[in-house]
Amino acid sequence: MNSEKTRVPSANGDAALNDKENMSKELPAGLKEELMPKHIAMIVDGNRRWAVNKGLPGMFGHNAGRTILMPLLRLCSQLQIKVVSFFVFSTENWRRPTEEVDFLMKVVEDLLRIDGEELHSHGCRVSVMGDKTKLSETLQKLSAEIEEKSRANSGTHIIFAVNYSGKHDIIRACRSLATQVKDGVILSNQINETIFAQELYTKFVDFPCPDLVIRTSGEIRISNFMLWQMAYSNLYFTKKYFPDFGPNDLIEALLAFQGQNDVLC
Ligand SMILES: CC(C)=CCC/C(C)=C/CC/C(C)=C/COP(=O)(O)OP(=O)(O)O
Repeated sequence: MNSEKTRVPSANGDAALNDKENMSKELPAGLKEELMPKHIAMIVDGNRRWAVNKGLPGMFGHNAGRTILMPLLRLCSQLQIKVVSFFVFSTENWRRPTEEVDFLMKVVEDLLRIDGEELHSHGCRVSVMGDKTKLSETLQKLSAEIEEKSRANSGTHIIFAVNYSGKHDIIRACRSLATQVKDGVILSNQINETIFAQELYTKFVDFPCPDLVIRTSGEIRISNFMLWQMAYSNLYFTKKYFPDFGPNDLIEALLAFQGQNDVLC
């Protein structure tokens, strides 16, 4: 990809997150507004390897991952991407050393308290999906607060998946529908894709499924992220570790996505 072409719009770190007026004239070279994905899902990976490569303790990479988040979200917002979701913490991540889990949870608290507040102030909606019952009281409170505060915002909807498992989400949906059938609320033959989708964590009123999934750090798998929702997603894998994945890399991913989708069907 020609890096000359992948200039960040305005390259202004302080630009408002929802600068719709300047949007079209500031589109990075080569990007087409009509082919922009509606939902970008990100499987962020490589934080620890990034830190170890720099001679730092692995878990410090999570802070570096958080640092790259706002420039990426600023770009998504400028491009008027409707939804951006991040796989922050999986149900399997509890198996990491306690010290790292505690550190990660503190990073997620900062993410919701500090970044969440900034995103809200720029008109973004912030949601947290996953089994929140296993999260600390502080995290549950922070999550409820930012969701409530930002619910009516019409800017980019940012979804953080915390203690999330795609398989678990599907099992939850099955259990709920089984109970509804048992209680006579619906008939089993009334269950269809629309009804099923309304039982998932992503049952937001306005929720496009991810059309672009990006995974950093060279692993070629989707690791139990939105399994149902990714049925038709385009997948983009990059070798870069997440803390090195900046706005220009996102533009490169968007150009690759648009190159595969230049004929809408
Ligand atoms: C939403 C967002 C981006 C938040 C900020 C960063 C953050 C807290 C990410 C946590 C997710 C995570 C476990 C990343 C993977 O790196 P890894 O630990 O698996 O690294 P490795 O593959 O090198 O071991």
